[in-house]
Amino acid sequence: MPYQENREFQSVLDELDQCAENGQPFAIFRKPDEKKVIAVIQKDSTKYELDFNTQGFVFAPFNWADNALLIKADKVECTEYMDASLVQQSTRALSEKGRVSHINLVQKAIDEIEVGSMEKVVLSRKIEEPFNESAFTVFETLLKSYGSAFCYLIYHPQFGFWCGATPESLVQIADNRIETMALAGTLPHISGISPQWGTKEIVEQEMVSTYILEQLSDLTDSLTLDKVESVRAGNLWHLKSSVHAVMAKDTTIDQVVSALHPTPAVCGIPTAKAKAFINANEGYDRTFYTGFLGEINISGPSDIALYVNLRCMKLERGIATLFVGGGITDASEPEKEWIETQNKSRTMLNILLDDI
Ligand SMILES: C=C(O[C@H]1C=CC=C(C(=O)O)[C@@H]1O)C(=O)O
Repeated sequence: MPYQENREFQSVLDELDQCAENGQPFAIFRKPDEKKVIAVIQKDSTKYELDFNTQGFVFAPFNWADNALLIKADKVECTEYMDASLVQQSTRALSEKGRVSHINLVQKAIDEIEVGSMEKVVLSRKIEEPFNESAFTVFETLLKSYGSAFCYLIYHPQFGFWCGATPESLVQIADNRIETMALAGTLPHISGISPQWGTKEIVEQEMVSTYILEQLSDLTDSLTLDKVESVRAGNLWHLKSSVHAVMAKDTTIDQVVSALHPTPAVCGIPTAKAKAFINANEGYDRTFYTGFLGEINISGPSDIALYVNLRCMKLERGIATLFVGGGITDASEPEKEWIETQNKSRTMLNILLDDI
């Protein structure tokens, strides 16, 4: 695999622009708090199946049994992007379109939870917004704006461009060591004020921690959970607990990923019931939103770094489709859940709306 260090950022983007013209799939990304930007380029447009033994970049939908995609690393380019200083806090009024149907959906879930068929379900909606920049300009603005997120732009001839700045890691595996996180609970970030968490958010996040520990217990040794902390993600706060473990002797990467995805941060408890509720009631196909993505064996052999596809959008013919959701429990209030999705939409809208 040719690996060229320190190319100019702009020349890598120019090369990727040409790849898109030629119908060649690629992914370009920067990991949280890093400067290094890596581009993975496939030389043909073949649709490869996910294989954790190969070198490439995976892009898996929420319902990942169907259609996880692998972009093969026929070529890897490496560059840097220093500037992560853009602070955008747009206060522009948001559209109220979709409010009634989202509130009704949340109420329906609360009713189901109250009769005892589920404990938690994550419900989402999509928002369409016109845009006129190139996908590469959008990606550069993401890099400038969200230094602590996993920022990416991906292109595949079968589904076009997606990009995002996600705060959530699904799993990192290196030398058999596993790092993951339970991320849930949301409050808006207000300058100078620390987040005041309520019971709803604390319980919602604990459910994710408990689930992850249960799912990993048979597959790992030395499983530990860190204390919960508040972490900032752009204009939002979340609650996060880091999880550390070592892969047990016969555990495979496939087993670890299958045990974790989808966590109750994007699906619910119990998983099968929540997934069925989502697929039957959300009224649209999430496709890659709340799926997972990331590098396989690029930074080193057996190095896996996968992220959950949140705060993301699909870019297609001048329309950006954004996806936003939130965890519903018996303590949810439909109006507050609507406002939470509005707040989450600013992460991507800020990238599209403001003049840079
Ligand atoms: C489902 C989303 O966020 C998840 C991750 C963090 C906090 C969440 C929450 O507070 O509901 C969600 O579980 C989304 O951003 O669309």
